[in-house]
Amino acid sequence: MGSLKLYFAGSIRGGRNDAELYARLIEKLQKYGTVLTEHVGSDSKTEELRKELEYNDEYIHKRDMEWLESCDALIAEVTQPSIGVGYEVGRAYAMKKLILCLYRPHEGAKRISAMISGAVNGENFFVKNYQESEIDGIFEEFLSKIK
Ligand SMILES: O=c1[nH]c(=O)n([C@H]2C[C@H](O)[C@@H](COP(=O)(O)O)O2)cc1CO
Repeated sequence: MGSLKLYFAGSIRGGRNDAELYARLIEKLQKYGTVLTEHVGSDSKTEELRKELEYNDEYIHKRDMEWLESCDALIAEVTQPSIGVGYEVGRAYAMKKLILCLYRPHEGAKRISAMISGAVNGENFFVKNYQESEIDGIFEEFLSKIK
């Protein structure tokens, strides 16, 4: 396992349609280091997410902002729109973090927000349209940016 600290963002209250995908992405990221937000991929029947759902919102916000401050990179799956994920991306951008937003174009998908696609700068903010089969190469290339 690598030594990076990675913050994975994915929809929770915005809808859990992609939760199993999040779990698979998190598992791949764990090859590179610690995923601080492993619960984002947890099934709601597991102890981990059940505990998460019982924390109060102020606690969750404070904890997540501390994790965000401490991370080497933010990886956000943005296909399922989520206010919380958008907020995390904006806060991370203000912190000048290295950011990758992943978007899966598919039939019925909402268009990606211009606040995300329009923020791409070729320096620390990247957006990738992808299919899951491409993800190994995408992570390898993105995480190689961290010296
Ligand atoms: O219980 C939670 N725990 C938690 O860590 N979050 C964070 C991590 C996710 O990337 C993001 C999801 O936001 P939302 O719930 O608005 O979809 O917010 C969000 C919630 C619930 O809003």
